[in-house]
Amino acid sequence: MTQGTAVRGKFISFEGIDGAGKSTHIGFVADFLKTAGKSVVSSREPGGTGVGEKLREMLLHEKMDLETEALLMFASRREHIAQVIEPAMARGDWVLSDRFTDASFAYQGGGRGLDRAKLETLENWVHPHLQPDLTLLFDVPLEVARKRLDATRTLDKFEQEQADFFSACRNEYLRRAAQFPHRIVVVDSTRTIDETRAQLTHVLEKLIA
Ligand SMILES: Nc1ncnc2c1ncn2[C@@H]1O[C@H](COP(=O)(O)OP(=O)(O)OP(=O)(O)O)[C@@H](O)[C@H]1O
Ligand SMILES: Cc1cn([C@H]2C[C@H](O)[C@@H](COP(=O)(O)O)O2)c(=O)[nH]c1=O
Repeated sequence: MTQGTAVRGKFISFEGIDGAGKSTHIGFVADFLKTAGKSVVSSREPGGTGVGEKLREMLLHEKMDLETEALLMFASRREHIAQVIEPAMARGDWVLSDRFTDASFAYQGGGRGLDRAKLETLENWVHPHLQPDLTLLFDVPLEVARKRLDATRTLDKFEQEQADFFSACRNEYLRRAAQFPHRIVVVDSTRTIDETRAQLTHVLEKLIA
């Protein structure tokens, strides 16, 4: 098929509180889709572009006003959509993004308390017509996520937040999953990695069918 007539690719986002296990499974999903004959682009937010990665560095390490934080998340997202997501989907590639707009609702909205209407305004400005075809929400209780995080890394600005912050993020993720059940699939990420892969395989088989 020529470039101009390629069937549009699909867009999958990966979400969950820090330490839920989502990044662990992106490679598995990419391999599954490649085996099914799809061309795959893996990326992340904030980040995914030159400008986005510079914004990520600031966002993950510098304290800033809450509205500045939300605006920079969406600035990174706009660049990501323009430079990576839209061109890839137009080529027929499948895009896997480690986080997208649900994270802004969960973290800046749920966690930090930014008015949801402001986030909706930004969403309507930055991507009025684009939504993931599928969002995999890796869900775990806070204590499980915290143990996984503590075992692995130096914590960034968000990861240093307290339990009530993550509880509010998780609640907002679950609220959105209930609001958009056609798009958001809740994955029980308390299970072993192999059991979690089995859940993913079930969802992906339906998506590629
Ligand atoms: N189902 C699982 N069972 C046990 N450990 C897991 C499971 N899934 C992931 N882990 C481990 O938990 C740690 C955190 O996983 P991962 O980096 O995928 O989390 P994350 O949700 O992407 O976190 P962040 O958003 O902070 O990057 C890793 O050491 C990973 O190996
Ligand atoms: C897209 C997005 C991300 N965040 C937060 C969530 C995480 O704590 C970090 C990204 O780190 P990860 O290890 O790559 O998951 O950024 C946010 O607060 N708002 C957003 O829109």
